[in-house]
Amino acid sequence: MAGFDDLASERSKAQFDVEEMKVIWAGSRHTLEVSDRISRLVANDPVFRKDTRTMLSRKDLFKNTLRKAAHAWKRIIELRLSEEEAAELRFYVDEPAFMDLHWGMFIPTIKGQGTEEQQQKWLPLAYKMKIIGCYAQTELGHGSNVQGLETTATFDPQTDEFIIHSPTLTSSKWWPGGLGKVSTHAVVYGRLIIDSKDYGVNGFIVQLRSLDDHLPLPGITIGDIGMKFGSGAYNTMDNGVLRFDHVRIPRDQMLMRVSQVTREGKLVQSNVPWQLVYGTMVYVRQKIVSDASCALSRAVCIATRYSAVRRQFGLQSNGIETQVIDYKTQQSRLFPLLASAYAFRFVGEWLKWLYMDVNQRLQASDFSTLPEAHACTAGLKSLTTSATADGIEECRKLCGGHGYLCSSGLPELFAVYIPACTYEGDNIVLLLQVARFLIKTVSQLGSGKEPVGTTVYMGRVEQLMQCHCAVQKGFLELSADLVQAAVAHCQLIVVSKFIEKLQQDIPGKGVKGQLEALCNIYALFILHKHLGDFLSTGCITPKQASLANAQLRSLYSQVRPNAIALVDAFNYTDHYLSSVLGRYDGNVYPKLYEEAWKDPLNDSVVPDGYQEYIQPILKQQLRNARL
Ligand SMILES: CCCCCCCC/C=C\CCCC(=O)SCCNC(=O)CCNC(=O)[C@H](O)C(C)(C)COP(=O)(O)OP(=O)(O)OC[C@H]1O[C@@H](n2cnc3c(N)ncnc32)[C@H](O)[C@@H]1OP(=O)(O)O
Ligand SMILES: Cc1cc2nc3c(=O)[nH]c(=O)nc-3n(C[C@H](O)[C@H](O)[C@H](O)COP(=O)(O)OP(=O)(O)OC[C@H]3O[C@@H](n4cnc5c(N)ncnc54)[C@H](O)[C@@H]3O)c2cc1C
Repeated sequence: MAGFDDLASERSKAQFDVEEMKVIWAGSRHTLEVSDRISRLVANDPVFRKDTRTMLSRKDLFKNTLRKAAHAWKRIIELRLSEEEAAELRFYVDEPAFMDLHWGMFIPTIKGQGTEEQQQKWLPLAYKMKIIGCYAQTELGHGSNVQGLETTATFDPQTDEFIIHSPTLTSSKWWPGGLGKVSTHAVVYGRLIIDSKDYGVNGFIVQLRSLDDHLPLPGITIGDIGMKFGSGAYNTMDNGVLRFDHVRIPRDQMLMRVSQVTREGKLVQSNVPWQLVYGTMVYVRQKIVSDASCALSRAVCIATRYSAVRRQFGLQSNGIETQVIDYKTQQSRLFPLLASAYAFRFVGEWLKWLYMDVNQRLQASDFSTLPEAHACTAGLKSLTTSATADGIEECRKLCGGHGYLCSSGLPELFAVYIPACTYEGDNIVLLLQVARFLIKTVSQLGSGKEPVGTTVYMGRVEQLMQCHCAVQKGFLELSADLVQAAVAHCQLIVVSKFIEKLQQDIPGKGVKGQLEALCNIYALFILHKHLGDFLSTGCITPKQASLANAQLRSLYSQVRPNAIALVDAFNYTDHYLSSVLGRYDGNVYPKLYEEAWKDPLNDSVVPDGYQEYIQPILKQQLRNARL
């Protein structure tokens, strides 16, 4: 059978130790063991099947998601899973759901923006899921511009309460995941008003639904915002709309780590920077970078395996056609994506470290690295999600016609992934934040303040001072170019972190060599993509450009025999991939054929509607009627 033989033969060609590469990909032997065990647990549990997801109506789809979430929680309790194992389980269930926001945003917000007392009160409830929370920041009228939010939280000194209110239609909360149908509580961002004075945006814990019958509490209007892009995909999530009509909450439900409101209605600022109100976004952006490597590697795994199974043209001496993976054009589209998946993995690892480091410093009242952490998380979130969204679509094209079938797994992966370019900060808006940070750093050159961390290279580039003068003309006017500069800065981070990874001790036969090849592919591919910029700025000569391209071609040949093993190292189960084209055993054609017959349209041989709409045409009744 073609697919079986092809992938088995590919695996036998690998020139490195795949098991050791799995450890590198996972981050540690321990993480590999956990993710391997939990992914198999999910794959073997029939409740977590996802093969009919794209065919269900929204209501059935959503109910099925609730069933899976409840089952996941039951298994977590029964098996006494650790926090790490539980997170892995939710990841491998692979279905966007209210749980993501509860664990990923509601709890981290209370941890990051609540006082010790508030954490003690709310976290045990949230950890035991006695309450379910979401993150209600975005409104109908404002998402990117957080300072433009209109929801008000007015302090009432008479009752020691805040009155949460939606004064306009555009102040309706709009988008929060988990809000529409499930959450009992939300962290709501609104304008803090004391004695008619506006103190800007802050977070408030607000109960939305009764814990007895799940009905909205008085003064609260709540619902789902409707179908989103694609079938299945992100429609498992109840993104919601929420309006408040003078809803009262106790004063101690304002998250008070950054600033406190006293019983007398006095605002007291802590010593922490006010930007900590934005802290959850930094945390989630960091997570999104690691997730980008998962989504991209998944698409690349499907496209690589299928490219080794698929044969078109080029009859060889043995009478069989050429595997499409052997075409240089296929390699030049696929291998940079394979390299990007590894690059994003390692930059994600580094970003996790940076985030932990900034957090430790914050505990010790050292706020010096916060601006850099914000710029890095914002910029890398933007770069990696844009590249991943484009990369998934490229993988679909790399799989030809079959890539367009839902059973390839790629359409749903694309549909579910693309909002990552928008949520947690629109990618352009985030790059503008990076640009601001870069301009600020440049403006300080020569003042005796040496650039540090990811901007250390700036101290070595003389022309940057002139750049700063040019930008004085107007940030907005030059913003399209500044966004390009921000992307270049982030690309530099990705490449440097890949190189730093290679400087670590990397055990396993041939593993380091493969990673070096991938790192070089990533760097040279970026150079190739932006050749015009490199040449026009005199950073490289035309001769160097052509050498770089030749080197890239030679690296593709080096990676070719290892391609299948490099995607096997992601250690994905067939359940997680949910792709007929990406099956581990390569048994593509019989399974594609089998899948087609499962479509509900094939339940009957003659389709519903035949008598009303097809038969009259064939019997020429319609034509006769017109004549
Ligand atoms: C298991 C965990 C994973 C779970 C993941 C689940 C995934 C679920 C899927 C989807 C969830 C999606 C959830 C959401 O989308 S929530 C909503 C997200 N919203 C946004 O991201 C809004 C984007 N907008 C902003 O962040 C801001 O409005 C802004 C664009 C940064 C502008 O801010 P502002 O109006 O205050 O203006 P400035 O630009 O002048 O900034 C002032 C100074 O603050 C600094 N800054 C800005 N942001 C931050 C930050 N986050 N941290 C630290 N510092 C920050 C900025 O640099 C300025 O500093 P300066 O020194 O120059 O004054
Ligand atoms: C699937 C999904 C899930 C979400 N989940 C949540 C959630 O759980 N909680 C929550 O609070 N929110 C959530 N959101 C909302 C999300 O965070 C916002 O949609 C996002 O931050 C973008 O904001 P916006 O919609 O206002 O875009 P806009 O800012 O209106 O963007 C529209 C266009 O304007 C451009 N633009 C905007 N400002 C500027 C500028 N200053 N300069 C140049 N160009 C600009 C953008 O680049 C974009 O092209 C979710 C969104 C989605 C799609």
